[in-house]
Amino acid sequence: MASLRATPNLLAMPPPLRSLLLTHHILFPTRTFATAKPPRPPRRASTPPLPGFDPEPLDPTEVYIPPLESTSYLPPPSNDPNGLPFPAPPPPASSLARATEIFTSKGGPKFLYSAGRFLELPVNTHTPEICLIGRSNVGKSTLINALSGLLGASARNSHGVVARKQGSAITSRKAGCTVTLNGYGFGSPPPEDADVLAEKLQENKAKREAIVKGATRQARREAQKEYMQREKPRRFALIMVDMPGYGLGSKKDWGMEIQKYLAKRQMLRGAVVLIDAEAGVKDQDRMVLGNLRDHDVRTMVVLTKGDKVVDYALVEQRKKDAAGTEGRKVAEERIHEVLVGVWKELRRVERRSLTWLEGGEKGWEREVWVTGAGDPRNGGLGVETARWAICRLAGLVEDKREIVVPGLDVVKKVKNKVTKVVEVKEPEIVSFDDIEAMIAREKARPKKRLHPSF
Ligand SMILES: Nc1nc2c(ncn2[C@@H]2O[C@H](COP(=O)(O)OP(=O)(O)OP(=O)(O)O)[C@@H](O)[C@H]2O)c(=O)[nH]1
Ligand SMILES: [Mg+2]
Repeated sequence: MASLRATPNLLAMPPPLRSLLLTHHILFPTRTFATAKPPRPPRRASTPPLPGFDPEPLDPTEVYIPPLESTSYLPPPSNDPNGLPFPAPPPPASSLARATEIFTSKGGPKFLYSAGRFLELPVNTHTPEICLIGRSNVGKSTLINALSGLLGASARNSHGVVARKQGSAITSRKAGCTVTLNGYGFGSPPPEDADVLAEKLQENKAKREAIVKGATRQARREAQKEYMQREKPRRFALIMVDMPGYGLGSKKDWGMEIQKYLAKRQMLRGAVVLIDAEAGVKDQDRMVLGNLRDHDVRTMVVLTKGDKVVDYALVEQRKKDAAGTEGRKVAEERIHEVLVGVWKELRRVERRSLTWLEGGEKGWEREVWVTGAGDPRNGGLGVETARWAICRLAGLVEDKREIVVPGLDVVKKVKNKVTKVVEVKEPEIVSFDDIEAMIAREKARPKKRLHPSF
């Protein structure tokens, strides 16, 4: 049997070695394909599940309770004694749809380039660019994948050549996975004026002809150089640049290249700083905010891994075994804590600048977004609104929301009943004459002694 199966191999061998192979097959018969493989023992989970947390997907028939009150928050108004962040209103459906279209049209993103150094980046003179910046392992590449429509598990487990071919960003559990500046193109550009387009094409044609028609070798070489730097027609609505992470597993050189990028990139419309919702603001985050301030780059903060905070809250809820929104309360409290830390840090960094200001054109945005792009079960917590926020930062959609700052809550006691009312006081208008009279009255009044002994 063994010798029969070895026949094709035998014929392929040089004649002097055939007897050797035959002896080998007779002495050590190989396993045949007919032999069934013994079934593998089931793999053990590498990490035990959280106590009390059931990783099974939620029952779809259950009433859906949103895991958080909102996916974006604004800082508390200065007159709020509790100082709690308040949930921002959701973006309007029409511009949300436009943002989704930009990110998910054309069958997903197009991987454009991978540049180890700033000088290796292709010239971009017309497409708005947004960069993702954050600590290693915070979830930058996962967010890029989720923005382009990949669901949780696929967004976070994107490896190898296939992922690259699909235009997805490569992710890893190990810090320091992305080591170059990687560009991804999204959506179709707005239609260009036909005359302008024709003019540009004509210009490029003339440049190409100059390479052949140049009188001297020097002239031809210069014409070629100019042709290489020509402005190509715009192909995308938006370019997103995934950066190497800073902190664990990062290198000093990357920091230098990122600094150059922030200082010199012509079409950079803003930076999205990713902060781990579980870990909060770290020293490296402070450093990067300082860099963005120094280069006057418009900055928006996105919290990642929000799903982990929600999961933790679910565990707490099950421990208490109480019906209702106990779990959501815990999640909200933790998110609030991180958000307050973010705004505190942004304001501290802002103090050293006269231009990088809260809500300013080249400053930082007050609204902070919460995402759970790599959530293995649900996937996509806050991804839809994050798409919109990025498009807004790039100037591709308008923000027409009316944001009403909640008034000061005043507790009033009426007939032993405590009622909470919101008082919105109209500002009083006082004339200059009244002010002068008030000052005169104040001066004429005899001074009160604070205490008889004074
Ligand atoms: N639960 C959860 N896990 C996430 C989320 N985002 C990322 N992860 C996980 O975090 C790990 C790191 O994700 P990456 O997207 O590779 O992080 P990165 O910031 O690109 O890391 P570097 O390229 O090393 O700088 C992966 O194991 C992801 O599965 C999230 O929103 N929720
Ligand atoms: Mg990465």
